[in-house]
Amino acid sequence: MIRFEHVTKRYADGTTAVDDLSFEVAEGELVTLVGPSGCGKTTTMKMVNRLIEPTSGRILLAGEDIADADPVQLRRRIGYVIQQVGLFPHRTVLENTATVPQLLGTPKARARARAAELLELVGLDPAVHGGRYPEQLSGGQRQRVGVARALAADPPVLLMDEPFGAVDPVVRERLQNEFLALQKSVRKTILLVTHDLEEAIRLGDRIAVYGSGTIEQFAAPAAVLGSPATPYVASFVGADRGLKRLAVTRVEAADLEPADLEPALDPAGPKAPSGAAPAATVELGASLREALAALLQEDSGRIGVTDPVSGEPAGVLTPAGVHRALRRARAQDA
Ligand SMILES: Nc1ncnc2c1ncn2[C@@H]1O[C@H](COP(=O)(O)OP(=O)(O)OP(=O)(O)O)[C@@H](O)[C@H]1O
Repeated sequence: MIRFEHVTKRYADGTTAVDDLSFEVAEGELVTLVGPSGCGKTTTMKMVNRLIEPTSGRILLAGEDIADADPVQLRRRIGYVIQQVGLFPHRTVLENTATVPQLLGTPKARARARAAELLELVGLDPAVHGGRYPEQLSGGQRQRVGVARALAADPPVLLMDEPFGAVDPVVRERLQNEFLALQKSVRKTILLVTHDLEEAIRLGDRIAVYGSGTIEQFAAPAAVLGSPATPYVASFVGADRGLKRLAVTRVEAADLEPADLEPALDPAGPKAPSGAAPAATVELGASLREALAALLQEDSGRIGVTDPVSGEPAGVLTPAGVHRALRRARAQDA
């Protein structure tokens, strides 16, 4: 969907911000660009909507060289979310969200109805927040409006530059989770810039780890953590990558013990107050981090795992199961 072919950007003062970059983002894929300040992430992103023109190389969007596209037409196909959301201060939240579709000719009533739907989708109540002005919102709420506004024109591609940067870590994690759930339903092709490795890991289908103007590794989060391609990537992901790995490894059925083993041994049956059936549960597919957090709260050393589709118990997870999952993840990376 987005393809970089040997793209270089040299600024007028001679700074090479991006050096011979080639990579591809598939349709519906979310790729995070992560790396230290000044490594060329924002330059990469702004070349996609032609806020910055490459010095050499080319960028294709859905197979078309964007150099041949009219920049205004191009930007209509590409939503853009930035950290300092850039809402119009004298327009209400609803008006802000409906602005782009209205500019594109959608009748006012329809644009507003759609804006209200989108506000709801990003977790804001249009009846409560729609009539407010940006200054009457918290930082996290403003960022949600920024995401809703970018989605309003229904562009196939979204560029997001530190979209959750301006909020505290707790709100940030909530926004990230909501955004992931949203992405599952809207399936946009997304390039997201962050300097925060945890964010890159949590959100990215794949991560591009930047060195200085070049990509040192372009791979799924588990592969970046499990098999760093270069010493630079290894030091960037850090010594605690074992812990970070928990966030990207999922609980699978093969990691579980049968759910009915212990209750069957318990003469009082599964409903006995003996605590045989674990109180805490997670769903199959939950991250190991979530599972481990639940496990640490359980004196019994086991938690229940349910099937998210049927809601039925799928089995029981113990510390041995966590080890099994980690071994499996390591084997898959090898
Ligand atoms: N207009 C410009 N003229 C000259 N150099 C620039 C210009 N814009 C950016 N640079 C330089 O290009 C390099 C890459 O900048 P870029 O903004 O792409 O980095 P970044 O990875 O997004 O950084 P940050 O995380 O701090 O936003 C930096 O060395 C920066 O100083």
